[in-house]
Amino acid sequence: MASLSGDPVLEFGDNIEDLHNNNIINGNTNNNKEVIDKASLLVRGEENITAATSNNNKEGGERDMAPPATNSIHRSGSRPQLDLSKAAIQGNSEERDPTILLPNQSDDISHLALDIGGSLIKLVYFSRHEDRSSDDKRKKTVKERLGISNGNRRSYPILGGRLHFVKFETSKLNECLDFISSKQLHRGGIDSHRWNSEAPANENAVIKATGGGAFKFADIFKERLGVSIDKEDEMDCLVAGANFLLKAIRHEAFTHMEGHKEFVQIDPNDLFPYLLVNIGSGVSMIKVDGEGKFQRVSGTNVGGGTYWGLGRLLTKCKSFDELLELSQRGDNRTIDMLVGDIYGGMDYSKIGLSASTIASSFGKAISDKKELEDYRPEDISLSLLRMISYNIGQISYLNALRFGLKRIFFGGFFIRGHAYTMDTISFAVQFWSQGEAQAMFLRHEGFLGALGAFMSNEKHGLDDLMVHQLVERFPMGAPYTGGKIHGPPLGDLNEKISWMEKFVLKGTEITAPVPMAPPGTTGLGGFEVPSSKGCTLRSDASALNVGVLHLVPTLEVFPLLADPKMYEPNTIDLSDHSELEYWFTVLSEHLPDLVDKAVASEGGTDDAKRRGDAFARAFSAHLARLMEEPAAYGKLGLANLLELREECLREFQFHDAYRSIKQRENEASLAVLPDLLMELDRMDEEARLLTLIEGVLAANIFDWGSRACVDLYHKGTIIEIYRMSRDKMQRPWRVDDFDLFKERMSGSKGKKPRPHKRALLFVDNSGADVILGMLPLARELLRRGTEVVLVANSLPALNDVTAMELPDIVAEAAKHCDILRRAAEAGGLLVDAMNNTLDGSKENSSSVPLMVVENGCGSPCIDLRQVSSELAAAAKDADLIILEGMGRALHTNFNARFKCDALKAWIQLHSLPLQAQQQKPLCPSEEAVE
Ligand SMILES: CC(C)(COP(=O)(O)O)[C@@H](O)C(=O)NCCC(=O)O
Ligand SMILES: [Mn+2]
Repeated sequence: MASLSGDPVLEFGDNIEDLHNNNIINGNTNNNKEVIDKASLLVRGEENITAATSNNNKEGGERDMAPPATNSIHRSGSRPQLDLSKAAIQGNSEERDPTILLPNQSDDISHLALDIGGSLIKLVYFSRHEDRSSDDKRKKTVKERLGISNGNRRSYPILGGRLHFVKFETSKLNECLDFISSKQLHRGGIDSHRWNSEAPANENAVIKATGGGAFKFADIFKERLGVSIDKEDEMDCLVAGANFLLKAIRHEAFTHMEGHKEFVQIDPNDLFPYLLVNIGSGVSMIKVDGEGKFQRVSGTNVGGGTYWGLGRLLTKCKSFDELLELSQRGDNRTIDMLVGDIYGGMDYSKIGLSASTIASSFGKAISDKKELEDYRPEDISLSLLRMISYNIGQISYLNALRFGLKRIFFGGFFIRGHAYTMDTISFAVQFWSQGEAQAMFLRHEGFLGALGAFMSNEKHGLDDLMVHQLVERFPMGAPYTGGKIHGPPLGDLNEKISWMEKFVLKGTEITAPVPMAPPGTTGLGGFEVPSSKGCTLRSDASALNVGVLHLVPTLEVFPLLADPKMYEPNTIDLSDHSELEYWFTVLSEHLPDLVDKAVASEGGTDDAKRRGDAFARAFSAHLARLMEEPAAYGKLGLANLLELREECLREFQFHDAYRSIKQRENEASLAVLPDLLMELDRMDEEARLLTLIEGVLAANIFDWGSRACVDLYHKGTIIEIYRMSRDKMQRPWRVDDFDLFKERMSGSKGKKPRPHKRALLFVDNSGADVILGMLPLARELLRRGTEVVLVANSLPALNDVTAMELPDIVAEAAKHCDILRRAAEAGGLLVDAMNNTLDGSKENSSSVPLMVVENGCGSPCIDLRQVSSELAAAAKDADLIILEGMGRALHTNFNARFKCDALKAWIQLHSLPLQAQQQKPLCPSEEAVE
């Protein structure tokens, strides 16, 4: 349970330090504290910089607005190069995913490419998005109002899609062929679109492929699938794949030192030159100078094949992975001759060699009177792994030095996300370069060739994709996705659930969709002192850490970010283990209630219960996986974690778990809106502005994602809680920039009010939050001649209101308010939503418009690097941004700087410990605990 009390702060500027000290941000520290509500209002604007910095701003001038971003955030008109001429919708065009006939599209559009290596077949394939936008009237209106043309945006649903990464053991070629065949990938795919699926097999169909197997197995592909293999040069493919990944995926590269993984953001405009080291059976070192510009400058025959070949002979291991697995329990000091062995346990410090440095790999074997059987296979494996990894690291560095290259990227399936291998290579590069050069690894390390082969098809359509148009997701259970193969491909959700249930029946833990990349390193002894010992390293071939890449051509960088390159959407650092633990607990504790809501939202049927179960299992597996290895899915932020939960719900077809709750709260709030508007209208301007902001803060309390808020729901009706909350909102708030806001809005001595031209209101929750908090504020802005754009989620997330739902809500509200009605009409919101207006008057073109746009996401948070094109278009003329709620204003964007005025408002409640709750029952009239 939580109580309500204002904890006011009036501050204009950078208060992050202060907030941390007061435990607003670090939720983990105040779990057992007294209940404190945190209402915060933060204003930033161009004119307010001085005032802001003169307060307690540690970073001083840092708050100065950066100049408008001039870097090349542009979009290209060339999406997947489909031949759309004479395209026609087949059947009913109002249908959700109408079949589109592309009569002039040749069949060889790239859907699939392969890299068939000696031990693994890597497969990259493309499937299309479903587009559900055609039945959304709001979208059409908004496009007209904001002048968004279809010119360079997608006009056919097939232009978005997903890129999948799958691998098979080459020895199981048949499984791979079955997979391709079952998904019809060789014919254009049947997964998520119907175009072309009925077409007869094309005699001339070709698949792009690289790797030796492209030659070796060409006949089998022709025989089994009726397709020809178009062979692509391996080096070309590797380079094209690496260039694509490094340019298009935000945190593709990472360093790995002493068990610690750190993602590196590469500036796509400053990528070249670099050294690409591909470690397959042998090793190639390629100097890359640009797109298609590269030279193989060196290589070594001591590579993955050497490790596996020698390892097999020496240990009798049956597979590469088994050999790697062994190494983690090894101690190479039993075999390797260390400097200390030669110098009587001493360092050879004169030349900088410590006693633990390997002087000679396998060197001890010469002096020992031991036979092979006398050595532990574990030790042999580790010694071999170190020998080869150091050697590769050293030769790579020498080549980098030769050509003056600072960056070295390592790829190829030898690495396999294996922590120890990466650490060893990193160490060698660090050691020999004396810290001048840095080894980096790639998350899609094994797929460079396959991706390159995919891109070798003229019609791949990936050329101009930019970082902000790609979203990586991690669906559960696709046993082929990104990793280890567990069985036949899953046809549908039902099969996926059964697959998951089987794991439970067997008592096997589901290890999440993307297999393990171990956190620590392992092994004893070493070139230098080992960084950690014998932990439970999983070194199976599945340590790939890749999800499904969603290509969303309509996503754009929010144009009002002051400095998009410096923008970091995460306020909280989840690499701090205690933070991660806190959030893990919050999300785990919330899970049963969420499942109940989700199942109820689907009618509580047996099917819904089964899906609810599967969702809980899946999400728990994700959480467990991330607790074990926070970087398993790439750089982890709180926004990702909260979105993962929503995506996981959608994966199990829970499209709106809070549907009925939202509806109930909307109705209750709409019922009291007229009274509230009358109350506001009776006030003078100053009192009204304050009451409006208090109302925004108070109404933001209705947050089903927070336990403290949910506890509150037992304490009264929505309206009672809202009123109680507002009554407790006396200033100053925890962060309180109200005066600055008021000055801008209403002017002050000698200063005239300067109404904004257009305000973007990022709304949060349904019910009181949007209806009693944000709508009245919107109305006030409209009254002052400011255009208002309500920015809402594209997809549901908790009880957040969506852009689809807003027009009806606005229409209902407009029945009681002329200002809203006229503005909504002017904004095209009331197309056919309302008939019973107050005076029945028709469109008043002189009114400033009220519009609704979707934000492009389905999460309680928002990453402003990837927003909808609607929002980007609406932002062009905006000079005020209002971000509301913890998800958008605190967890993300607390530190965001904008080119225009910005106001951030949220309220945060904290739970009382259970005991205190029982001792201090609170009813709305009671005093706050504070
Ligand atoms: C999920 C949320 C970010 C949603 O908050 P909102 O954006 O609606 O204000 C928030 O409810 C949250 O941070 N919840 C977990 C912590 C808690 O229980 O307070
Ligand atoms: Mn919310």
